[in-house]
Amino acid sequence: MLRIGITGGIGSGKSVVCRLFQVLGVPVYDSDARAKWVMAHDTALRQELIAAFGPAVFGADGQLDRPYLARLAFSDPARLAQLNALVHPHVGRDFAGWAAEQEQAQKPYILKEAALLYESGAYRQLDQIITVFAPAAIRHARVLRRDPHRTTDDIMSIMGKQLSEEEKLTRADFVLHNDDEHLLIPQVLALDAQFRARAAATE
Ligand SMILES: CC(C)(COP(=O)(O)OP(=O)(O)OC[C@H]1O[C@@H](n2cnc3c(N)ncnc32)[C@H](O)[C@@H]1O)[C@@H](O)C(=O)NCCC(=O)NCCS
Ligand SMILES: Nc1ncnc2c1ncn2[C@@H]1O[C@H](COP(=O)(O)OP(=O)(O)OP(=O)(O)O)[C@@H](O)[C@H]1O
Repeated sequence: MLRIGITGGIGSGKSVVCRLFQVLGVPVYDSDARAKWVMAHDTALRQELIAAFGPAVFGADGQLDRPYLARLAFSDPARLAQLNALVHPHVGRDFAGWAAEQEQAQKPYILKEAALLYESGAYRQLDQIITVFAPAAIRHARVLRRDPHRTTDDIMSIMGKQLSEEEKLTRADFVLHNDDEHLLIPQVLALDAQFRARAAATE
């Protein structure tokens, strides 16, 4: 079973691309969603988050206060590095467990979606990497539409904390262009055929 990573900057369209792969029957691991799940449910990690960011990191309902944590982490590189160092090892282990489950293990290939595949070191667990690419102006406009609570400054600040697009493009094995000019579905179908052929050849 091949392990394929899929990354791209904020608003590039990773989630949209992953939905297309899911339609083709490909299991997708959503790192963002799983990161939030482990932060809410892993008792040791909860304690570490409270020690690092204060009790307000969890609201009165016991749920992670994401706007609070986003304000702290995205405004201070040291705090973001601390958050990443606490959360990413848990996500790495959670992914390894998920990939080993029967349902995934019997498939020709699986996808791991993450905004930070290179930055977190998660690429080391993967055979090949797809980068979803869209110019910054398009990503910015998409995020403003999708997340009305984020300002232009918020989005620019998050972009500045991610690996540059140039670096991601250089390091990627495949690039999916999601820039309002290229059609997405034919690109996804071509990659799917390629991964299935490669998995069949290595069986
Ligand atoms: C800081 C948190 C609470 C903010 O939550 P919020 O709901 O406001 O934003 P959301 O999770 O949708 O993130 C918005 C976008 O910011 C970017 N982003 C998220 N985490 C990070 C990070 N650690 N560094 C840089 N960019 C990030 C992604 O492009 C993401 O899609 C949340 O992003 C988080 O817990 N991040 C740490 C876990 C993590 O690194 N996740 C990303 C990949 S595993
Ligand atoms: N080709 C496209 N045409 C129009 N809208 C698009 C296209 N691709 C993505 N979008 C929209 O842009 C927004 C960002 O896409 P998506 O959520 O898939 O990005 P992402 O890379 O997963 O972002 P993030 O890192 O913030 O999670 C979404 O609202 C999505 O519906």
